[in-house]
Amino acid sequence: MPTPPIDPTTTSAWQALSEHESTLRPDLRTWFAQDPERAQRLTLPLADLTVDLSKNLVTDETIALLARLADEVQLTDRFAAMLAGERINVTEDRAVLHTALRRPAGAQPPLVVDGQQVDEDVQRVLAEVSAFAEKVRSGAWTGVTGERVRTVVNIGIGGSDLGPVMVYEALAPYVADDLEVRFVSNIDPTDLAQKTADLDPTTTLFIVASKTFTTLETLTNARLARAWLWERLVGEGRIEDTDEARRGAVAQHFVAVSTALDKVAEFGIDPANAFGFWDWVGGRYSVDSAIGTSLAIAIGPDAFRELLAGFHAVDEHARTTPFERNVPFLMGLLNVWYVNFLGAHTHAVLPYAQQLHRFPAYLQQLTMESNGKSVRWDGTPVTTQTGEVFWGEPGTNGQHAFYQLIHQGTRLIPADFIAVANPAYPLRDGETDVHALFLANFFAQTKALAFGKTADEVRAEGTAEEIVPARVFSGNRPTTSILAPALTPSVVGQLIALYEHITFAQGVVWGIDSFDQWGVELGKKLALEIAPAVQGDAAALDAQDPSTRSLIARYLELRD
Ligand SMILES: O=P(O)(O)OC[C@H]1O[C@H](O)[C@H](O)[C@@H](O)[C@@H]1O
Repeated sequence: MPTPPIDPTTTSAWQALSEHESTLRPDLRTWFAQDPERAQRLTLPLADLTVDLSKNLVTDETIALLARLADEVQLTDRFAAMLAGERINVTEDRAVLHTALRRPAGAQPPLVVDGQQVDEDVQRVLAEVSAFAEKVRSGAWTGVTGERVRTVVNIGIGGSDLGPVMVYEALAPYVADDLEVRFVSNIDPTDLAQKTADLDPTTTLFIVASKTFTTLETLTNARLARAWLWERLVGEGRIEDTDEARRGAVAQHFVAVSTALDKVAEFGIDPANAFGFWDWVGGRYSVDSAIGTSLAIAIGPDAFRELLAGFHAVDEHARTTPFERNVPFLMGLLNVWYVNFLGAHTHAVLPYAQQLHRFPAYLQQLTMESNGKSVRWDGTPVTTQTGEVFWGEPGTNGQHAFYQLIHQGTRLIPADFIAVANPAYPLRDGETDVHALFLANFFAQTKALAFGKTADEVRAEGTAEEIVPARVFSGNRPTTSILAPALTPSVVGQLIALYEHITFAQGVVWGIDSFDQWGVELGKKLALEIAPAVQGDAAALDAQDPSTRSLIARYLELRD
C-alpha cells in the first residue's frame, strides 16, 4: 500500500491560510508604497532567470504560511524521493526520473535504481543520439540514393511531439541552415499530407517517436509515411519495386525513439536505428530524453547538452534552495494559494517572445495531464480543488484578443509573463529598437494589471462621468514576471524545468499522482470500438447510445 497522502486541508497551515485570506485585503498600490523593499525582496534569481514575484497577491505572512504548508505536506521529502528513484508514480508503480536525464556525466554519487545504473544508461543513449545527430548533420548519414538529409519529420503525439516542436520553435535561430524539422502529430490525414506535400523522399528522414509504440495516431502516421516514401521512391524510379528495396529504404529513412524496442522492430525499423528510454520517463517529461532526437539533429548535440544543463541547473536550485527563495516551489504554492484560497480557475502563461509561441500548448499537457485528477495517489478522493486550466498566447497578440478579460473581467486570472532581454532578430524601425518597444508592452501590462487606474485618475483625464466606470481598472490582478537574458538552449531548459517543478509542488500539496494519465484512456478505447461503426458496420452502429448513433448516421449520410 502506498503511503497515504497528507490531506492539506487538515494541516495547521491550511487553517491559518484560510483565516489569513478572510482578513487579507489585497492592495498592491499600498503594499508597494509602504514597503520600498517589496520588489527587491520578492525578485529572485533562478539560474539565468530573474523572477519577480512582487506583483502577486501575497504578503510576507502569506509566504510564510505557504512555506509552512509546503513543510506540512513534506514537499522537499517528496522531491528528494523523486530524485532518488522511489516509485512515486503509484498507479503505474514506477519511479519518476526525468531529472536523471539531465544529470551531468560523472555526477556523484551515481544513481542506481532497482539495480539499473541510471547514469550510465542515460549517458549511453545520449551518446548514441549525439553520434546519430552528428552523422545526419555532417551528411555521413544518407538516404537510399546517397543524398544527405535535408528534412527531418518527427512523427509523434502528446509528449512525443509537444516538447520537441516547442523547443524547435524556441531555438529556431540555432537550427542548422541546411536542415528543417517538421512535426506530424494529428491522425487527421491532413497533417501528414500537408507536411510531406513538397518533400523530396530522397532527402527526408522520419523519426517515429512514441514511448509505448502503440499510439494509434503515431503508428498510423508512420505507416502513411512509409507508404508515401515507398510510393514516391518506386514511382520516381529511385528504388527497385521489390520488398528488399523497400526494406532498405525504411532502414535509411526511418529511425525510432521508444521504450518498446521490440515493437519498433515489428514495424520494420532496424533496432540499430532506434534510441531507447525508460518507463520512468513520463511522456510529458520526455523532451530531454531520446524523444529530443529531432532537436539534437536540428540544433546539434552540443546545444542539446546545453539544453539539458539548463534543466539541471533548475533541478539543483529546487533541490538545494530553502523555500523562501525556491522559485519553482514558491510559484507552485502561489498557484495553490490562487486556486484553493482565492478561487482562480485558470492560469495564463504569456510569453513575450514569439519563439515561445508553442510554450503554452506544451504547458497544457505538462500541467493539466499531470494535475487534472480527482483522486489522490492512494485512490481516495481529493480534498480540495486541483488542476487549474493553463492557457496563453504570445504577447502582444494576446493583448489585442483576450487581455480585456484579464484586466477588467470578473474572474481572477493569475498570469506569468515571460520575456528575454536580447532578441534573436534585433530589428530597428528607423531609430526605434523594435524589441525594446515590444518589451515596453511586457512591462506596461503587468504594471496595469497590478496597479490599475482609479476613477479619480480616469476623471482627471477629462473623461465624461458616465464613461468613467467602464474605464476604471481595479488593479490587484496578480502576475509573475520572468526575464531571461536571451533564449539560449540553457534558458529554454530552465523554463521547462521551472514549470515541471511548479507542477510537482502543486501535485504534492493536493496529494495526487502527477505522473499517470488514466483520464486519456477511455476515449482511446471507445475510438477503437466506434471505428467499425463509422466504417459502416451496422451492428457496431446499433451498439452506440442514441446521440452517438445519430451523429454517426448523419456523418455517414454527409460523406461523399
Ligand atoms: O509517446 P506515446 O507512447 O506515443 O504517447 C503519446 C501520448 O499519448 C498518451 O495518450 C498520453 O496521454 C500522453 O501522455 C503521451 O505523451
